[in-house]
Amino acid sequence: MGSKGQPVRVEETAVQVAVRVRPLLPKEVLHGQQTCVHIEPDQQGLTLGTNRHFHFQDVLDKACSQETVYSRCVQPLLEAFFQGFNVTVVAYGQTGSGKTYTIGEASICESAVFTYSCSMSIFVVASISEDEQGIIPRAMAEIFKLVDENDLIDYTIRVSYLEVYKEEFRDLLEVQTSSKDILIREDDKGSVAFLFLIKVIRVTD
Ligand SMILES: Nc1ncnc2c1ncn2[C@@H]1O[C@H](COP(=O)(O)OP(=O)(O)OP(=O)(O)O)[C@@H](O)[C@H]1O
Repeated sequence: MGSKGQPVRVEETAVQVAVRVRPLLPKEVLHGQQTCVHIEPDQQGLTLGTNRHFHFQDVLDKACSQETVYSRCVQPLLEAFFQGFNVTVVAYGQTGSGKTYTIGEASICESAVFTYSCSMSIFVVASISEDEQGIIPRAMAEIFKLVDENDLIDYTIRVSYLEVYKEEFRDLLEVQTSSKDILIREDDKGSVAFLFLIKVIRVTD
């Protein structure tokens, strides 16, 4: 609520929170577990149990596809991103709640696995079906598409992919890098910088 008790309009808030409710997993159904959240018809309210009500900018139910999550929660941010604003998407939740599924990949789709043979070697490249792709592959594809469509501006794209797990770092673009070789420093502007984190750079011409 605003300072005078007025509701704050979504576009006025710097931080927006959306909740995604995942479906029960087969093993949960097998164990007779049941959904304990109820989503209000306006898709902004959620009731936990019978009497604990919460309000968010968006609530996505178990039937929402990866595409819907992306188009409702992330795609609108790309416009601001291309205007030079910083944009951050954070997935937060208890273990098994669906962060990895939502933000990154989803299950590996066997029909999308293909093989490429070259001389004596066979490389197997596993991919995920487009429908199942999470936020990162969708956002990356759209960013590169928008860059390609704009001939008037030169863009430089830098990408780093860092996992922090139990206080250990892993550079997911260069997994051989030891955790102790990845250093966190604060630069002279007060920004956090990771040293020795691989960046893939693409400059358009
Ligand atoms: N929306 C969804 N639809 C179908 N399955 C889902 C959905 N969200 C998550 N799952 C499944 O639920 C399981 C747990 O999800 P996931 O691994 O993404 O959780 P997590 O929050 O990343 O957990 P952790 O913090 O332990 O890494 C996985 O089997 C995943 O495929």
